[in-house]
Amino acid sequence: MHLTGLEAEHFRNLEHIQLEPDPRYNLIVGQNAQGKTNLLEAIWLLTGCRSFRGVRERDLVSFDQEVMRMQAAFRDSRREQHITYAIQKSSREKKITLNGVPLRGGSRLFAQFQCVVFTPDDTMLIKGLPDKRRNFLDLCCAQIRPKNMDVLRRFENLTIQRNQVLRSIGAGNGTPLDLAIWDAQLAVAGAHLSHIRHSYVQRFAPVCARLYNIITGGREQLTVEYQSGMYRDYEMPETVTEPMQDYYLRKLTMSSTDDIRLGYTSIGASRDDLLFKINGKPVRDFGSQGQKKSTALVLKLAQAEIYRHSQGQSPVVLLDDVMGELDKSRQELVYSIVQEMQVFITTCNEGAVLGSDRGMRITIENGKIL
Ligand SMILES: Nc1ncnc2c1ncn2[C@@H]1O[C@H](COP(=O)(O)OP(=O)(O)OP(=O)(O)O)[C@@H](O)[C@H]1O
Repeated sequence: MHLTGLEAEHFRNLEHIQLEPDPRYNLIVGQNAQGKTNLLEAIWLLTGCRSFRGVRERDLVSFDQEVMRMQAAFRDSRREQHITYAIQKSSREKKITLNGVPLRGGSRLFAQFQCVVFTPDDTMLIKGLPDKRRNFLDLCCAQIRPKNMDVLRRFENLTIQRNQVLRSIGAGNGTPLDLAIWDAQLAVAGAHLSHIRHSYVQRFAPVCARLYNIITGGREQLTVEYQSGMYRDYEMPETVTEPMQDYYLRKLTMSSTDDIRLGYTSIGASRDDLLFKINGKPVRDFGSQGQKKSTALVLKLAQAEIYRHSQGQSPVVLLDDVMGELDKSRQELVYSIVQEMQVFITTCNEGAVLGSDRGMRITIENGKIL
């Protein structure tokens, strides 16, 4: 899939930009703080996800403006589609249309337009807390099957509700029997979510291993393991089974006394994590800065490759300020993976990016495309 056109008005410092990108290679050049990442962020928003910089939606509207508007066209394997997107600052209202039809939220966009973004902050996937890795894994799972997002939402809502019940029991406003109804539902959703994550990592781990092997010339082996918060010593079946759900329920029930004391659910899929090891040693604890960056890069490339294989079309790839930082072999690996994909690369230093003479060069200065 590729973006064929984008017009944005009052998106952060981008006062008014209009762009018909190259279907393959787009290099966005400019000095610091000119609006390069803002442009990538505008493209990312078309996936229906929240900003990859984690800001509130109204902060995407230019400081001195009330409304941000975007319209975009993209081509997938079947047809060209059109998106309009507007955010009103004071009312926090968001209006989205897809092919002229108003949408209630961004989830329909997510099923239509897909990006993979890689930024310098992605080393937090290695160094940061488990929730970063869970969010990444859930995004990957939902990209290849948007319905997986519904399983996650259900699991999250049930966890919030169970935690509320735990706290009221702890405060003397209920008995442990009140948990039964929540435990039964949470066990079903938790088993399903664990299975989805486990299945994704089974596909993901060998791709990561292969790519990491390429960039290190076979000198280092990367392994990726799914650490299930519930099923550590459990052989995961091919599909979600009743014994798997019963196992979840049993463990939840067993931890209820602890959970009431703590006021939250201490076991289950909300404790899942991913473990990355290089040559058998956890990257988080023993990896160098370079190894952490390379691992993060490989995770994103593997995400793009799996999406392409499972959907039969490529995501749009957004590389924010990372190419110039990579050595030649790593840049070449990136190009070999994204060669069939539309890519947007931002840089302050064009000379440090290999192949910067191809495709389209977009120069940004003070929020304007020159
Ligand atoms: N809501 C907003 N309204 C107006 N300007 C904004 C808003 N949010 C951010 N900015 C400004 O946008 C400018 C450009 O930001 P951006 O992150 O796109 O820079 P960049 O070109 O990627 O720079 P770098 O190379 O340093 O990463 C910054 O000066 C920032 O203050």
